[in-house]
This record gives sequence, C-alpha cells and structure tokens, in this order.
Amino acid sequence: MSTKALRLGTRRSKLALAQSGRVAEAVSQVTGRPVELVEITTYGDVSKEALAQIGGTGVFVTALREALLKGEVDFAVHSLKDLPTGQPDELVLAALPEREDPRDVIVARDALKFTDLPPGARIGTGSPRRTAQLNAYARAHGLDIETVAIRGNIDTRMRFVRDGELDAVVLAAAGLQRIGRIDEVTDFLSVDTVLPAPGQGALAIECTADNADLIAALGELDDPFTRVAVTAERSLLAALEAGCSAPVGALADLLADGQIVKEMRLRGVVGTTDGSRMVQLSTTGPVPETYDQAMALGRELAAEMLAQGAAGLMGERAQ
Ligand SMILES: NCc1[nH]cc(CCC(=O)O)c1CC(=O)O
Repeated sequence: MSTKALRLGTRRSKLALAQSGRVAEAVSQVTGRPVELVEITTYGDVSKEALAQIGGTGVFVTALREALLKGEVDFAVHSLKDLPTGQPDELVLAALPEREDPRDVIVARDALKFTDLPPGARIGTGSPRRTAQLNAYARAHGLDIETVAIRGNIDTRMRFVRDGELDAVVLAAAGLQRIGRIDEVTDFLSVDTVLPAPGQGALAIECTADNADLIAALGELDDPFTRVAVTAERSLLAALEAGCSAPVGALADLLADGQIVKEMRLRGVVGTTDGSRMVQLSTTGPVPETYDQAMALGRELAAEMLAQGAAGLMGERAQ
C-alpha cells in the first residue's frame, strides 16, 4: 500500500479541528500512512443567519463533500448529527467510531443546575429540539424560564454566560469533551429531560465509494453498536422527513441485565418550540442483527409518531 499522506478534509472550527486531529491519529495507525489536515470553509461557518433559517440540512457538510468528489481530499470527518440523512451514492460512511456521551448539558452561571435556575432565567440555544424540550419540561414542572435564540461556535455560546448576558446555555457534552471544556458543565441533562439529536456524540468518517482500500482500512475504526444505534435514530429522522434543525430528538440504547445485553430501546420526540405539544414514544425489542432491521425500527417508531400527529408539530419543516 502507498505511503503517501492521506488528506483529511475538515472544517476550521475549534471543535472540527479537535475531532479531526483525533481521527487523523487513529487513521494513521490503521493505515500506516501519515494524515494531513486540509481545512475547508463551509456555508454554515460563514453565514450569520440562524441555522433554523438557512435550513440547517447540510450547511456544514456540502463543501466537504464537494472536496471529496473533486478528489481534493481522501476522506472527511463530520459530526454525525450535522450530516443529512440522504446518503449520496458516490460517498460512503466508511467508519462510525464509538460514540461519546450523547447527552446535552447546561453551562450555567454560579454552578447552577437546570432545575435550580431562578424564575425568569434566560437560557440560550439555537436548537428548536432543545428549545422544545426545555420548555416542555418547564411547563410540566412549573419552572419559569425563557429560551433565547443564539448561534455561534461553542466558545461564543459559552461567552454569553461568562459575560452575564444569559444565565445558561445548552450544549452537547461530546463537543465540550473534545475541545477540553467538559469541566465547565454545571449540569448533565438526563435524556429523559432532553433527548439528544439523532447521532449526537458520534463522528462519521466519509470517503468516496470507489476507494475500496481506504474503505477497508477505515472499517477498523467502525463501532458496530454505534452504527446500529445511529442507523435506527437517523432512520427515524428520515421517516419523519425532518432535517437536523427540526425539533426532533432520538436515542437508541442497549438495555443490559448485568453484563448481558438484552434489548435495544429507541426513543423519539417531536415538539413545538414553546413546549406546549409533544409526541414522545419509545419502542424496545431485540438488538437488531442487521442495519436493515435497525432502519425498520426507526421507520416503525416514526410511523407511530406520525399517527399521533408528529408532522403537525414540526413547524416550518415539510409536513
Ligand atoms: N451543531 C453543532 C454541533 N455539531 C456537533 C456538536 C457537538 C458534538 C456532537 O454532538 O457530536 C455541535 C455543538 C453542540 O451541539 O453543542
């Protein structure tokens, strides 16, 4: 096999560079080749519009995929939750490494927990999914909070709290872990309170479908359970015809009896951003033995959610 350097296409954000740096090391190990980072600016990095406005779907991804298709890079690293569900025929997700903590977290002033925020507290997030679920929890538990739409990279969002502009912000644990700021978390939100985005906490390593040698080598970095779980979650998202900026949460996890894995549970939620209406369902069954079975599980739960009116809660998204 060649000893030429492999070119890894990555966004330039601190988070993207942190995750790409780790993947570069792992890829170098399994291929025996050096890996060099090629930084690419995506529309999502330059646009100042709210993600929900610019559509969300694919804004961080398109430029990376173009570089792959043009042969400018050999593989690209994405946050799986930013990746649209429709997979182009020319590209494959050659590896989904083991997922990190999928939970959302709160970074609040004065080390406050979510439920200890004082009346009128302002919580920043740009995510309709987080907004919907925080407001639903607040309604159910008599918490008086105000969700405030914000955007920007992780550092920017955390600065709102340090500067006293907001009482708290909501972020993904995995992102903070990767940029080395997990210590600043003041509350890890239970997934019973806020169900994460489909694929949250997982990375995707993508290359062109004709690159058999590289696909085989990258396959060593794949974690089959992560793939089963996120396949079910993303199938649910696709069947709801929702994008990554829609108020959809999904999480598949294993239910174990001691050391023995018994079943997989898939949970899904859709809600209006004011939290007044939610459809939240869960299904539990044998751990899927194929990715087709995992997809079927996601479709089935989506069908049940749609039967309960999920489409009507997704706002501006296609119904
Ligand atoms: N939308 C931005 C984005 N994409 C992936 C992550 C975090 C890492 C992950 O979920 O894998 C984040 C930041 C956040 O939501 O706080």
